[in-house]
Amino acid sequence: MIKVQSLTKKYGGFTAVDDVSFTARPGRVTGFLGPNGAGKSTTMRIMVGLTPATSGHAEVSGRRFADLPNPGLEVGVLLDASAQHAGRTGREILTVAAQTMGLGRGRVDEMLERVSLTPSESGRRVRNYSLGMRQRLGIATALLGDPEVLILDEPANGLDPAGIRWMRDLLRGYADQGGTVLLSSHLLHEIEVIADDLVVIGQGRIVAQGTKAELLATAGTLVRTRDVPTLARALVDADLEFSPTTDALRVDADPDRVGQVALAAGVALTELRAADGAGLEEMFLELTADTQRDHNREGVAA
Ligand SMILES: Nc1ncnc2c1ncn2[C@@H]1O[C@H](COP(=O)(O)OP(=O)(O)OP(=O)(O)O)[C@@H](O)[C@H]1O
Repeated sequence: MIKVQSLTKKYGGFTAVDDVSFTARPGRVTGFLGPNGAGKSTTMRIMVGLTPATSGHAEVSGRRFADLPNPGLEVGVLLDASAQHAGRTGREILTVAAQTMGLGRGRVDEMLERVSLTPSESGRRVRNYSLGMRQRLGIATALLGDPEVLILDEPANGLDPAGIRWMRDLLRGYADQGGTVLLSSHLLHEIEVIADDLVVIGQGRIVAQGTKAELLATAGTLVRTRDVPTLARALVDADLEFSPTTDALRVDADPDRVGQVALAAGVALTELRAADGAGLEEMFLELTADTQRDHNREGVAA
């Protein structure tokens, strides 16, 4: 398990990470989601001891990363797939990592196979790797010591659709066997399909966290009818907030409540369901609206 408590990182007068607390639990994939520059990488770098925190702390398996005697056996880390030694072959990189962790060579072959790097690919120098191959090698390095915790920064970067599917299945299987996975992304849909829990960050601050189901539930209800004016009036009378989408209404209430209001108003519905996927995107944009770099309230009002 991973525990982050009141983590703050300041660079001079700029606060990159601001009092961030969350827990990533075993058996779950926790998605760390936020727009560019939100503070995801900085938080992860602090977690694995690469950047000192200004205050607060992070624990992996009950200890600070720096206090883990053989970190590779406890936590697999992939922060920057491009940072691997360009002059070494993939196999060499894995072999050195295995030696450092006190593991046998057999484990290297096992991992190369697990991430589908062929013997010819693993014999090539990393400078000639595509980004997707680097990500696979990075994941192989992270999995090498059979750790209980994985910390992966944008692991899907550079993977093609089949690669993303492969990674998703791999991480799902890993979590299903009791592993703890924390993975970051600025891409909502990538996280949406894989994560069980979400931690959403914007400009260094946590803006939402919970299970994906909880966060989706707060995304409201999607309702369709041929008689929008009557339904809209009934929703206003019931004090329910709603907004029109392209061809439906999204209501800030659960489907049960919306159905009751429609029934009482005698409105026939053609569709009634949790807003789910569509709602999560809206929620992500709403949650991070105040923290989006492109967002400018004055600009919109002017
Ligand atoms: N060494 C540093 N010195 C000064 N500012 C920094 C440093 N490292 C990061 N920052 C700033 O901290 C903020 C958070 O950066 P970080 O890389 O953690 O964001 P991120 O959420 O990982 O973004 P992305 O999705 O773009 O990778 C950014 O504004 C960044 O410019």
